[in-house]
Amino acid sequence: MICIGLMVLMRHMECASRVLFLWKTEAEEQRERASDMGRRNEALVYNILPPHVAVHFLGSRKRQHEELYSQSYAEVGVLFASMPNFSDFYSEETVNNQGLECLRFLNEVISDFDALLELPKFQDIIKIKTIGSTYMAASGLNPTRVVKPDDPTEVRWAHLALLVDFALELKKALQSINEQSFNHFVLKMGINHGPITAGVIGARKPHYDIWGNTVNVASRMESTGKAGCIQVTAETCEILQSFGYTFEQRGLVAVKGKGQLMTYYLIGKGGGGGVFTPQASPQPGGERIMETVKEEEEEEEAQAAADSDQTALLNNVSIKPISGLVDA
Ligand SMILES: Nc1ncnc2c1ncn2[C@@H]1O[C@H](COP(=O)(O)OP(=O)(O)OP(=O)(O)O)[C@@H](O)[C@H]1O
Repeated sequence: MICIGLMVLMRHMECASRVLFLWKTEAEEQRERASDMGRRNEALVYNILPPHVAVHFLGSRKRQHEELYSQSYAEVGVLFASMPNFSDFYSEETVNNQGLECLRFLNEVISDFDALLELPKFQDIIKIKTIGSTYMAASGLNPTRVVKPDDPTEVRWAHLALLVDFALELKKALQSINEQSFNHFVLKMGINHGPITAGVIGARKPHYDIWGNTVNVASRMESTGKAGCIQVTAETCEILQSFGYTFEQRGLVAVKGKGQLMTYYLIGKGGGGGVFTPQASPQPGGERIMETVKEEEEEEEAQAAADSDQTALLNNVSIKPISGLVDA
């Protein structure tokens, strides 16, 4: 009788320890899943927000959703880069899969632009967003950067020169995509510098953005610019000259809310610097960057490009699929 009782007790204990083991394993798996989810969420936050802003949001778990994050900066560079002939060829027709092929191409371009930001030399450039086919980026958005008013221009505005280098790399990247896909897209870019306010808008879908007159004028430098050129204000031109960039004067441009602004087109780097008119004083030895196409030639080219792009895009096999979009 005692033996039977002991056997029942042992059996019961064995069952209990098995159940306990299963519970423990399940709890362990749940903990693993939760920390994996946490890591993914963290990676996502780092992807959508600049690192220092991500740190701010992930730092305090008790942070209120409604709490506004904002930060003012005195010296920032802002770049707008658009593909003016992109909207010309975008259409939703059967031949281009209701516009999907155009989006594939745009995705390829923007992804290649994003990839440039991975380069260590561009780590201080932050992508703000894309607006249609326009790429918006900024430099100098680093709250830990300490700048003294008497620091030389070369120190204070090194990030602005870097933004110009980045703009030139965007041009090269687009050119390389053009060569692979038999397209002829060109970038129209505008750069400005000055104070801005940065902030994160939205709680569930947070978006980091920058605002201020500096941003408005940068956008105007792009919208009033010329395809293939980088247009800057006189003040930005002056700073960039000390980094060896050369410019040609464009003339007075009517900028909404600002009146007539004297603007300049970037020509290149090296060769002694200075503002000059290329026709009057050709650049000796300096790398020539600006495309000096005449307005009419440019329009014709853009039209021809738009026509051939339709065909080229449809024949293009090197384009990466748009994740999510294709699956949707
Ligand atoms: N954070 C931003 N993101 C994208 N574009 C911006 C941003 N801030 C300003 N801009 C753009 O800068 C341009 C100039 O802005 P501004 O406030 O001078 O004129 P606006 O009256 O708002 O613009 P519009 O005349 O184009 O309607 C606008 O086209 C605006 O879209």
